[in-house]
Amino acid sequence: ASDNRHEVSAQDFVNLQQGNAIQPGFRRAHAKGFCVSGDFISSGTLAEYSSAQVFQAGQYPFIGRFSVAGNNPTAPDLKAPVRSLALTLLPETAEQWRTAMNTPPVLAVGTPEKFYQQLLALQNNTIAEFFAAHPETAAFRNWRASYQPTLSYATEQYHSINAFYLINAAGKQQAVRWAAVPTVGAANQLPDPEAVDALQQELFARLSDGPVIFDLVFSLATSADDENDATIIWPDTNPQLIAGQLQIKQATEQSNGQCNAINFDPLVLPRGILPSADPILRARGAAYAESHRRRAREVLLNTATGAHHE
Ligand code: HEM
Repeated sequence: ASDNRHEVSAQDFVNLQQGNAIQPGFRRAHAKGFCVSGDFISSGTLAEYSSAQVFQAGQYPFIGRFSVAGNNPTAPDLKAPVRSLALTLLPETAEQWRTAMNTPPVLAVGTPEKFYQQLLALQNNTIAEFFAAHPETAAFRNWRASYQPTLSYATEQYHSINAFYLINAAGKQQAVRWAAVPTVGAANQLPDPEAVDALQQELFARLSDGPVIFDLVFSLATSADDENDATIIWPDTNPQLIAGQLQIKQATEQSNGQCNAINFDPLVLPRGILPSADPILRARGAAYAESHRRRAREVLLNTATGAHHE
């Protein structure tokens, strides 16, 4: 299943992502990270678009995780091309909402088969040829050319990339994407720029001075946008609504943090939010489950080296 003519399975993805040096007990992607928690202060602005409890004005707890892309749980924070923020809002309820967001606002390609080919090209050092052969990668390449990584997790933007629908009480649907947008300017300095955990140290130090705050900003699709194609950036002129503020208050090493056992499956959605038909989103649901199944099993069998689940 490693070419464009066949469907790529979740097992194919996770086999490729984990590579040959399996890290028992760890995520097969975004292995390096740590847990955070805090409260989402919902403004109520999205209540007319969605019946989800999190969009009714109020304060709702979340468990989250900052991470860097890749399968290496000890990778140097500053070397990773992608940084991430995953959240589970209302974790104790049936209304929970999970989202896993990355720094790029778009994907290079729009199907699981091509995404698999892209991962292969990265591993084989043929990514330049891959990009040249796939014109739909243009928006991603433009973003990458202008992106300047900051010195803090607190000063990055994290994007849903894939689109979803908000469903209101009358059953009306609105296609959206969302992003966690920083509320503070570019970071100044790292406690220890040489440290493998440089960004983690910076965030832990920052939290000792008070919460780290992001606006949760929703971009509404217009009839000109295709919600099933994550290779295209939606115009800035689309309506942008601030659903509320994510206030991150605590951080914990992932080995003893609540986030570690969570599968931040982007298809775990409350009433009032539905997935789009973007095929990448479906592939993500399956692959995250497969990775979670493998690491949970390793923990159960006690073959994990560094990760612990309750
Ligand atoms: C077909 C495309 C993709 C595949 C196959 C894939 C695969 C995976 C896998 C296997 C995991 C580990 C799950 C676990 O063990 O808990 C993971 C984690 C993650 N992925 Fe993806 N991914 C894809 C696309 C994306 C996209 C588009 C985004 C961003 C919008 C994203 C963001 C993340 C994040 C943030 C995590 C870490 C979540 C955490 O902290 O636990 N992924 N991905």
